[in-house]
Amino acid sequence: MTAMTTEATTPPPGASPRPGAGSPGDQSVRPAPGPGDTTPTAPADPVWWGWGAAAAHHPLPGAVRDLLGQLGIPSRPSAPVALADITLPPVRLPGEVLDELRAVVGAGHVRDDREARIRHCRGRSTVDLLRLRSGDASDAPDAVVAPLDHDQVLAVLRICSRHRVIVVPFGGGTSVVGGLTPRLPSGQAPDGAPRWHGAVALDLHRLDGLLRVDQLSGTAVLGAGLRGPAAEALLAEHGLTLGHVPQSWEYATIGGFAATRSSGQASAGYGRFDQLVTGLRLATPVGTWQPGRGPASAAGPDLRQLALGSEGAFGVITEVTARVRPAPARRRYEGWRVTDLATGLDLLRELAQRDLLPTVLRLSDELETAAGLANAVSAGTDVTAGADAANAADGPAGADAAADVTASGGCYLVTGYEGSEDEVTGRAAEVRAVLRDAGASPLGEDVGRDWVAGRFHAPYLRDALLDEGIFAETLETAGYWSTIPTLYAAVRAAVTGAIESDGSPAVVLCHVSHVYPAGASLYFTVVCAEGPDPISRWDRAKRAAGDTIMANGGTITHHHAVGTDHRPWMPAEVGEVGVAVLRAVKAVLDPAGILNPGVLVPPPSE
Ligand SMILES: Cc1cc2nc3c(=O)[nH]c(=O)nc-3n(C[C@H](O)[C@H](O)[C@H](O)COP(=O)(O)OP(=O)(O)OC[C@H]3O[C@@H](n4cnc5c(N)ncnc54)[C@H](O)[C@@H]3O)c2cc1C
Repeated sequence: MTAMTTEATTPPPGASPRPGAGSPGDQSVRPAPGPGDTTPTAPADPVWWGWGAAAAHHPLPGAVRDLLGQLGIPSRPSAPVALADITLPPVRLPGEVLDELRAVVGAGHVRDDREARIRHCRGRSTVDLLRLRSGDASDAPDAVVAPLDHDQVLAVLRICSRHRVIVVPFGGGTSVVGGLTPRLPSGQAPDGAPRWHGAVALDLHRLDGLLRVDQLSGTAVLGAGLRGPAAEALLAEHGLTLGHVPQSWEYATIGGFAATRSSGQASAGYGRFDQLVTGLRLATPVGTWQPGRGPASAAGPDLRQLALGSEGAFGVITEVTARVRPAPARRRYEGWRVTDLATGLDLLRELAQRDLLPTVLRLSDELETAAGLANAVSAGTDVTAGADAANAADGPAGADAAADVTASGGCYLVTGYEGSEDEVTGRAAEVRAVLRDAGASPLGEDVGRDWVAGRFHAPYLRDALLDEGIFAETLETAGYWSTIPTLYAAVRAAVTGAIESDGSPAVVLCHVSHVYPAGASLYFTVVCAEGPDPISRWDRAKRAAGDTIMANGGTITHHHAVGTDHRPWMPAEVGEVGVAVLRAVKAVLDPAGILNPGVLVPPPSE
């Protein structure tokens, strides 16, 4: 396996030394290796202003800055403010509530200090980061409460229901849809008392055990607070893997994967996270709820589906029972070139419909490929990797091949195979035959290895771009194969038009990385200059994208979830009856309305 590449340890220009960067424990200089690369190791806590440990940050490569400059996207130094300069609202929680919470979880596990509140303020969308970097922590919780187990979560929910305190379940904090930014209803309750007495972030990191392994059934019960690397490390001790590797894997948690219906880079082989879950345990304000009993059931509607994707609005997931598989003995990843996006989409559809999917399957559109980002942002690598690889001694074949695909046009495709030696060899032979028949040209295993080596780099690159005043964000959808070409063209045009309406150019790239017999997801990366008001500009682009997605048969989200950002489209997504069902479920499970209000479920006024 190729070593992880390109993580320089020098802070970005204009941002050194980082004010308040990282915690004293920051030691990691590289993103964690993926499962199977080596024994997965947990990365250090991320910096409060971005992604990853402080030491893993690097300046924007000059080649990328130059390329963006040529495209009309200029750079300008833009460092985050110092931690001490962040504006925080005063703590609203009454002392008696803090005392009751301390009595349940222990005094050391209720924090209302600046750093704890700032670290639990919002998620990790680019807008979230821009707000924090500019010193705006107006959405910070009043306190951070870290329960040890399910019973403590139940007790915290009882206290918060009684005192009208908002509870925001907090896993890895990697939400990109405003899932950690509840909307607190204003005004007074019918009895004249204030509706809310503040909000707490319920940090679930202490629910971190591998609780049971059933080797015979191929299932494991995992604590909701386990981050991706820790979960894989515990399963590896039993020779097992979940195979769930989203790009946020280093920091996102088991509970977060379930609460958002996450989909990982190897979804073609292992399935989406919701397909892996056989059961859940939730603490709700009205008691314990445990949907999922046995591998399959005809006992009415599948209530697991109400817990999966519930985004902390229906209850707190404390345990997840998930399908696990033997850790693969062999992994192989390859690069291919196809002539154009239409050909690539036909290929993906054929593989999915003939049940010939590899474990990993990703197709970049022409622009993503041509921009030289095919082996970078789109594939979860950063441009640093691509730029460095062009000169590096450890990756010449991959770099040459990537240069080859860029020079000759077309679209870049990654296939990956994981399993036993026989499974990998057999499936690779079947898939290669289909690819060759469709005229795809092989680029070799080095290109695949480069993809693996860089698949967690994109969020580090985003920080480097933000340090240079360059905005980068993603959005995603999914549609049936019959709608994908129109959906793709319409969303690209809508986002580009919305951003460029103020005269500033945008680069909009796309790839497909989750495929099904009936359709596929589309994942767009948008890069533009920050300009004077990047948040309003992105709001405009996001609104245009959402409306266009709904008008062209797409779903408002394939795997990022609803949060507060996508909530305006929920009536169009699930219909008025669907919204009423969601409201009814919330009213039963959370009668006081303390759980993450405004996330997922549109309030009656909308
Ligand atoms: C750089 C980057 C890359 C990403 N790549 C991917 C990707 O490849 N695939 C993908 O699917 N997503 C991706 N995401 C989105 C995000 O990582 C996922 O939604 C992830 O599942 C969130 O997990 P988390 O533990 O960080 O949850 P959080 O962000 O902490 O929470 C997300 C939502 O779930 C709720 N929640 C969290 N834990 C629980 C719990 N135990 N019980 C109840 N509710 C809970 C929260 O209240 C919130 O509403 C990415 C995000 C970033 C920033």
